[in-house]
Amino acid sequence: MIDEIKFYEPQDSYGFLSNFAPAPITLSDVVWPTSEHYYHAQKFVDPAIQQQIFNAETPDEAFNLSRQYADQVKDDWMEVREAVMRYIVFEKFRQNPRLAHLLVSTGDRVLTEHSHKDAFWGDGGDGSGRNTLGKILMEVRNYFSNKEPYNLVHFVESAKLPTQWGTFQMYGFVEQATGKEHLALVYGDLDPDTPPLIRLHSECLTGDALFSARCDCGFQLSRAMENIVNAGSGVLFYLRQEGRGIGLINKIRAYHLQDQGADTVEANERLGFAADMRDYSFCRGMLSFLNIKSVNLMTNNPRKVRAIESAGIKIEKRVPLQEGNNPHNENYLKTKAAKLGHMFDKEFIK
Ligand SMILES: Nc1nc(O)c(N)c(N[C@@H]2O[C@H](COP(=O)(O)O)[C@@H](O)[C@H]2O)n1
Ligand SMILES: [Zn+2]
Repeated sequence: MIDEIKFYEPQDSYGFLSNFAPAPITLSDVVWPTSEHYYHAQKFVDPAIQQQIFNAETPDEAFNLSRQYADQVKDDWMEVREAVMRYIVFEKFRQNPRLAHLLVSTGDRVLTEHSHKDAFWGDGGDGSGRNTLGKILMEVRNYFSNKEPYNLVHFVESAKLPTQWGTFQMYGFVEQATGKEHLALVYGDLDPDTPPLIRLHSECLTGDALFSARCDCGFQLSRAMENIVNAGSGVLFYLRQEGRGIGLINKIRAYHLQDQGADTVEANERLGFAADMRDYSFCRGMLSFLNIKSVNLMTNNPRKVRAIESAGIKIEKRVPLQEGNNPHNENYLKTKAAKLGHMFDKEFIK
């Protein structure tokens, strides 16, 4: 049996594939509300008809107008219509990164416009149609599937996450290169033109879930979530990079060496690892999915600042996150400052 996605109504599942789905597309400083509006306007030479279709309140109205003026459709329309459709469908996804990510997330499933009204663009309702729109969508998917940032992570699903601070929307991603599962916890509405308050939080099972006082992770996690809720919106990225990228069991080995006197950097190195093995490049995929172009970044870690900048994201402001200093992590925090360049105030690590 073929693995197929059938789409039709924009409000149904996979409705984003439909040309009737809202997806602003800017061409020559003009914003078309849907690919359907653009497609129908191109049938005509008369600028007044084009303008009327552009102004249509809904894609259905744009469609009906094109039928109303059927006798004025340009002579070569049947020869060029497929190229016009290919162009506007490509632009729809290029200009709406979230939609491009969702398209890539359909994997290699067959995409079929299940339309009983149309046997050229759709499947004709009984599967006998040409499904030309589905084929174009699969060509466009093929293009984005091989292109960064769309090939860095694969979005799977989202759900509510109520917490003691407020209810976040939790987005689940799979990192393509490693298969690791990462989260973005989004609070409030993100405005693409306003930098959100964000944190890239690397997994620390012992600190985040087991209340360890050996490090500052759990304390930073709570404060970051609280700060995001107080700011009204923002994102906590929960990255599955346990133990600065060496994994939980190796982190326990490193802790064992630290119990015998090594500092956090020496312990990693004695185990044959670099001081910090984390690679943040996949974060660009999650940031692009959320349409984030600039941020206020909660961190003390200069490597995270560089990681965000090298993802092409502007850091409007770095927000220090100095939390949880205690007798058990005094040396750890001092080593982070001295050897890993963490930016702490003097009073925080005295
Ligand atoms: N390898 C290793 N050795 C230690 O001594 C540690 N405390 C950790 N902790 C891990 O570091 C990450 C958090 O560091 P940042 O605050 O983001 O710089 C997190 O993955 C912890 O599990 N690792
Ligand atoms: Zn920790």
